[in-house]
Amino acid sequence: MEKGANFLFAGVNFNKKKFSSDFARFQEKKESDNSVEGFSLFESEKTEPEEVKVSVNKRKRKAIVSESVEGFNVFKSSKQSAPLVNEENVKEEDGQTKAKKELYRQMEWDALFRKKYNIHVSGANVPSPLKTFADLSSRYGSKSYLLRNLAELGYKEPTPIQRQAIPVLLSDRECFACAPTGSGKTLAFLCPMLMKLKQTSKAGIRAVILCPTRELAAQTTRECKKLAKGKKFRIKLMKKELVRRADLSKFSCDILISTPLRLRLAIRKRKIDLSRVEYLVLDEADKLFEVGDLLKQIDPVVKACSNPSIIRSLFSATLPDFVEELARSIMHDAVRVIVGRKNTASESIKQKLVYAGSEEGKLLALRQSFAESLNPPVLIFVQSKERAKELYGELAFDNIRAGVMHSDLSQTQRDDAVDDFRAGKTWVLIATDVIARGMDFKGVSCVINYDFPDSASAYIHRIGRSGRAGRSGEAITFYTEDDIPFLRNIANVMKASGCEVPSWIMALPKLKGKKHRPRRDSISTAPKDEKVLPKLKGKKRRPRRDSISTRPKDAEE
Ligand SMILES: Nc1ncnc2c1ncn2[C@@H]1O[C@H](COP(=O)(O)OP(=O)(O)OP(=O)(O)O)[C@@H](O)[C@H]1O
Repeated sequence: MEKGANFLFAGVNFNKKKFSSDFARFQEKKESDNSVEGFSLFESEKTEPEEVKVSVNKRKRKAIVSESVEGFNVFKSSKQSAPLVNEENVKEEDGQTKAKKELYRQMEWDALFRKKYNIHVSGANVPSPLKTFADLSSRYGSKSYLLRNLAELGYKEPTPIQRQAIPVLLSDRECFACAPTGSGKTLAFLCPMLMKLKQTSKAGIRAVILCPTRELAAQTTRECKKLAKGKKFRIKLMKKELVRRADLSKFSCDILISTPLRLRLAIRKRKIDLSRVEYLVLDEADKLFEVGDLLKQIDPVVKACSNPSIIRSLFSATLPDFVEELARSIMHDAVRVIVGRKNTASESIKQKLVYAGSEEGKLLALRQSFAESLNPPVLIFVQSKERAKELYGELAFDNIRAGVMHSDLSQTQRDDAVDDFRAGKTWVLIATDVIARGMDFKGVSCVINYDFPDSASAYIHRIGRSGRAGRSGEAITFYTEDDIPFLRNIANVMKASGCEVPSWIMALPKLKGKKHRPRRDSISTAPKDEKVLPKLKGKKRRPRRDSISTRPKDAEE
């Protein structure tokens, strides 16, 4: 499909010569949109006349047109175009008006459809959302293998992010997408990538997907292979062994999935050639753009992908403003797609805050909740690998089938921990934030933030390991006296997704931009002065404990 103004009229028999004045109006609009160094795209939510191809049931259309869509941003730009559909002009200019009317109806139809699915778009000429997966073949000529694989995977209809991001990418537009955790973003970038690559080729490395962790890169590779089943695409995960190869300058594959660190090493030491990459996806983009190691690692990768016609896309469930700014500096004519409200948690997760007072209180609260209602699989997040080891050691006393996952483990141990949890061999997985993003453990019924998350976005991603693909989930967050000043950030997220939050928390002073990683006492129920643990045989351990209360001592309602 063509880009720019031509794309606007794809699928419509529109005489550009005859209606040159109208055509010019659309062109002028588009040029002025792009004139402010690419920034205007994102400043206000705008939608321009869009692709017209779908024939909508007339009666339905009438109903739709007469329905008022209050506050829906698309109509702001519809107002700007109002002279085009002025009733009197419509009567006078018949042929010309027909095409305009069709265009306008399509815009309204798209707007209502987006409203229904809570999709918000910005950018010029945003393509119509997908109604069904069948649109992939009727509108974009997808091969039958893809529809077959989607059906085999049990995907009956596209999720909201898939409805909008797939047509954007299939129209050769760069894309900037934010949708809740577990809402199918992976398919939203894999599907158009496979369709665009069409078939395998030895023309270098054709597409790159960057993920912040090895586990996520491996999971994305598996998903990609499932979706490509029946086609001979060469889909490669950048493993350690591959990076060790002496010379990668001649290495080629259709899709390469990697962490930024491994790909940077391959560029620097093994001369891997990314100059022919046609598609670059930055998954969990805000994590990749986080100032620090990852940002340093993606910079040389983005630069090495020097193909001028490259299509880049950014996906995440959280999109802080600084990431939008950074993205604007690298993307051209991008479309921004937001599903729901930016930076909110999935609404299918029941969220709860539990006051545990002290570190010791947390262990008690955890044991109590396990005793009362352990509904595996449960994922427990802690602040550091040291604490993951400590908590794992504690739960070993409790006859609970637990596993542990942190960055001190070997790759095989990390893989085993994830596989055992997925297979139900372990019921509880204690982990650091290394698996907080992107990991798709389908059945996780509950996430416990044993240690308070260091930011609102960390919270959103952690709890997003439950409640995926429309399932319900539960998230419990323990907090101690030390965490109280940071409660409000999390409470805001909870409130935005419809959970109840005590008013005293909402009245706490606002804290901005600070990461919360306090020094915490070690996780142990052993008395503090006990240096060497005596060997105990058959003795029950019942230490004196502070009482468990769900409210801080000085909290006011
Ligand atoms: N159209 C669909 N219909 C039903 N299930 C789907 C569909 N698309 C994806 N899924 C399933 O939804 C789950 C979540 O998808 P995915 O991992 O892509 O979410 P995500 O939005 O990337 O989440 P996160 O932000 O946590 O990375 C997966 O198990 C996937 O198989």
